[in-house]
Amino acid sequence: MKPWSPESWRDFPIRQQPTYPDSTALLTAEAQLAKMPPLVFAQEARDLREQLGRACEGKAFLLQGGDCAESFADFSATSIRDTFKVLLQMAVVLTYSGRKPVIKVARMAGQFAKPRSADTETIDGVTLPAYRGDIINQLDFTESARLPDPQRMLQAYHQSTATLNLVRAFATGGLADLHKVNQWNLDFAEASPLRNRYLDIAERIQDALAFMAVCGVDSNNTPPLHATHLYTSHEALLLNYEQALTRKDSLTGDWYNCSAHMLWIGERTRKLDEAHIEFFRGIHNPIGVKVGPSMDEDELIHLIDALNPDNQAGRLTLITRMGANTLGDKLPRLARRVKAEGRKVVWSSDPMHGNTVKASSGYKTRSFDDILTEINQFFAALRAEGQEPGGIHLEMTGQHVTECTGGAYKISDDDLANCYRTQCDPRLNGDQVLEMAFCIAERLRV
Ligand SMILES: O=C[C@H](O)[C@H](O)COP(=O)(O)O
Ligand SMILES: C=C(OP(=O)(O)O)C(=O)O
Ligand SMILES: [Mn+2]
Repeated sequence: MKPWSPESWRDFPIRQQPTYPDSTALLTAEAQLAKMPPLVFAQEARDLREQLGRACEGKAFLLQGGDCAESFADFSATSIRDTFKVLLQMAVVLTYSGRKPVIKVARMAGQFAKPRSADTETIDGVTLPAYRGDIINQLDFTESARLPDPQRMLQAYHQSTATLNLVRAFATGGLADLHKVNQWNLDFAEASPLRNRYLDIAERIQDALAFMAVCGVDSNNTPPLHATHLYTSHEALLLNYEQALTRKDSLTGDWYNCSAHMLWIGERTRKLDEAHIEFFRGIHNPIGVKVGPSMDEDELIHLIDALNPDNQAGRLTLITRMGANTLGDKLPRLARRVKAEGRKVVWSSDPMHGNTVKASSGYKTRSFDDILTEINQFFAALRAEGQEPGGIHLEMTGQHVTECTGGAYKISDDDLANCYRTQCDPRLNGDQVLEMAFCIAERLRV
């Protein structure tokens, strides 16, 4: 095997990349990015890896979520705040019910590049290149909008720095105070059509906080009650961008991709001996890889060997995304083999990408029930195989969009047009995703 370097991926076949029309403009953008400060510090990535190591052993639980695709047009403090708030609300419910720390990782501050099922899109007889995320081209259906522009990598970088700056301020500046977060949960439960089902947990958390306060443990003297950590993550698809932000850590001499704390490889780009595996093997961040229904046991073990040869706990998260009808058949065999070979992984469930359907109204959607069914099967399959269900990975937003059907508010196919805002895949909205957290909480309480 040839030595690794941040650019060694360029010698391998690669999928799902744009063809930039102007190679000089691409080189200029890459050079500009390479001079920019890192977004995260390597020690933060090591801390996350350590926490994920605990999730491997069932002593912590990973909550990862955010937009399918972040957007330049929808960039606002309000949308960042709403997603941040709902992630925290979910984490409180899951922590209380699971009796273990919840590691919060946002799909945020870099989740811009999209792999697509087809390279082109045809509307009314006109065929144009597919939209590949705001870091690459624009969603508008015109020839010039769909042309890849390398300067968009710089815009994505600057939006990511501003996003991360606000997230860090929210995390430590008082917005994450546990008393406040649970008050939001009480408000949510009070208003929900399924009030009785959710109020119970929220009230019990309130009681626990009140009891701790009487014992002298409160936000003023207990930092973990007042502040939190929210890590960032995205699919490291566009390797020109990822390479430019990959830096050597001055403390350890190891390479880290400093565009986010955690990065993952998508289902469409995880082939052994291809560019994404080459790039990922050399970075020391905690990483994930999507595991779809076509994965077999041997391929999975080879993938683990390539990505985590030292079998380090917390380095590798396997994110299953198989579909509610398929996971029950496929996951048990994979889990059995991973266990038999003694591989340390975090098993996390992405119940979104295997459950995408086209609604009668034409919108891409997913049903709340299918999503929940896949999560339930994930827990059942892993527990039956003596493996830990270590986390969940959701496409979600704190805003009141209508992109997924179902949930307590019974969003129907006909409702989707009311507020369908996603740039790519349908997200659970603030109410649906919190409801999902209460349902998972019931599952965590074994
Ligand atoms: O987010 C995941 C993929 O990019 C997305 O599901 C692809 O969507 P498509 O099938 O519409 O290309
Ligand atoms: C592209 C994604 O998923 P997958 O690679 O599993 O299709 C995603 O998480 O947005
Ligand atoms: Mn998606």
